[in-house]
Amino acid sequence: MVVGACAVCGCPASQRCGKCHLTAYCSKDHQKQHWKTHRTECSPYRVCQSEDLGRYLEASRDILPGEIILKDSPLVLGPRQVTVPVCLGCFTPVNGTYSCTMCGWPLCGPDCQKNDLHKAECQLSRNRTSKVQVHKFMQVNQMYECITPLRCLWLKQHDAARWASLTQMEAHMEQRRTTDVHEVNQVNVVDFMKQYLKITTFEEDDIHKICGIIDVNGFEIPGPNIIGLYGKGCLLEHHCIPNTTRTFDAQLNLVIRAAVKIPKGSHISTSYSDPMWGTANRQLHLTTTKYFKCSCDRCLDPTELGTHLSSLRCVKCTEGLMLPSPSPLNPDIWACNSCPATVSVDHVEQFLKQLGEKLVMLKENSLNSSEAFLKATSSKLSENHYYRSDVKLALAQMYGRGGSQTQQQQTNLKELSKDLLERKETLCREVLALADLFSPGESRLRGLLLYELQAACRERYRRLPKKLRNTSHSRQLLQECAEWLKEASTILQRESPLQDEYHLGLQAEEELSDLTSILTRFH
Ligand SMILES: C[S@@+](CC[C@H](N)C(=O)[O-])C[C@H]1O[C@@H](n2cnc3c(N)ncnc32)[C@H](O)[C@@H]1O
Repeated sequence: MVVGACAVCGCPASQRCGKCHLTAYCSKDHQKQHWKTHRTECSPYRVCQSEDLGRYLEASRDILPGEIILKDSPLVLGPRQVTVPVCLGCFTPVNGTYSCTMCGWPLCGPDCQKNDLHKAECQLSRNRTSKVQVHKFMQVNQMYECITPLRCLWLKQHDAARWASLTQMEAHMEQRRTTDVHEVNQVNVVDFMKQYLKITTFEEDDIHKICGIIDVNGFEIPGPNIIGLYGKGCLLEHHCIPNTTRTFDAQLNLVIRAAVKIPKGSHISTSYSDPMWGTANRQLHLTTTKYFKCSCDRCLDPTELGTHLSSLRCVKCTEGLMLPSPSPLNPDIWACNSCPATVSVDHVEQFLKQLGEKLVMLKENSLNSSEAFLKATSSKLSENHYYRSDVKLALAQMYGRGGSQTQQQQTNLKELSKDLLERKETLCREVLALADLFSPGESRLRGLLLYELQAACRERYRRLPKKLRNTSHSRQLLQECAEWLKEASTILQRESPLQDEYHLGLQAEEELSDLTSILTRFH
């Protein structure tokens, strides 16, 4: 059985390093020869297997916070299934002004036509008598659902080692066969390949399996419309409080760092859903796209570790909170923790659905309607409810960011009233406390919030009367800002340059050097 490419000669390999179970070799000789190099890089984890989880990663030694656990280059990169037409070389949205001269798929220019990423669908789309024609731009276009599957299927004939890694991934074929997603794939991927692209080389079952592999294992790369498949990264199991952070570098390599200390023998996890969502939403996402129910401590606790991220205010008494009962994983009813009041699960779902629609309708960048949402929900949802936390995060980022002048309060930080400056700081601190609990370590969310928090505190410092600026208390405040700015700059610059966060990280670095010179003057 081929398990990958030999680390020494690149030939298809059938053996792996017995320690990390990852690096592959074609022979014992090559493994011996490689040990001198491999010894230093042999990973801090091993691949294990269990009935419940399938393959998973376990720490083979204590791993320290911030340590890089793995760096993995993509096996396949492609556009997300649901996407507007994007350039198949660089993934930026296209409008049809340039198309590949060989196959007809829209691209942004001749340079992207030469990009190897585009090779698979380019060659596979040439069975048609005429070139591919895309008409609908600037809206979701189903034609693109076949691209990433085609890039995977291409490996079958062109890269045995990568195909072997890919086809070992979990596809959950049995569970998917009876779902809507299977029907949609039949029409938009299988039939489209056969009827429109005239591709007949692949078995229907292979195509469906690849669609399953993409859904279950693909990492959505934040920012651009890209989905990536990673041979080692796909082995990370899910946890609703992951012990690692996940970023993608400039080459779109997946970088997994320890978020906290991970003792030897512990499982290494990432989050397949958004750690800031409530339990019901996380479960829905995991059961419908990854085909398992999570039963971590957070999911089993109706209070979500005391945060009440999903709790509602009691419909009868003033102080109680309503929680799913008997268990958040299978509730029969929602019950107040302070009086005998109960409401049905249907009622809660309907109520949250309606409120969710209102949340979606909140005008982007609208401070007033976001504050109005918080006010209106304060008697209905717990203080930390995930809907409210979502709006608080948006507000924390909006206050003082300038931009649209249609909103009266949408001013620069320097023009923000004292009350609103305080409000920004409070919102940052509230959401940061939740982010640190559910997404521990140097998460992107922490980076973003630290940047906003230090901005508010530095402005507070700037407004101090001159004589108060040089007290030890204010110097301490500024010192704290410098530490937050440094951390934000480090965290955000770990993101790919395709993302806005990376550029905010660069800005943070510049601001830090200004702040450092102010602090030096103090000394
Ligand atoms: C990305 S794959 C992880 C690797 C996979 N275990 C394998 O053997 O290839 C995701 C699948 O792993 C399993 N899995 C991951 N985390 C899990 C968890 N916390 N509880 C149960 N199953 C989990 C589920 O079957 C899920 O669909």
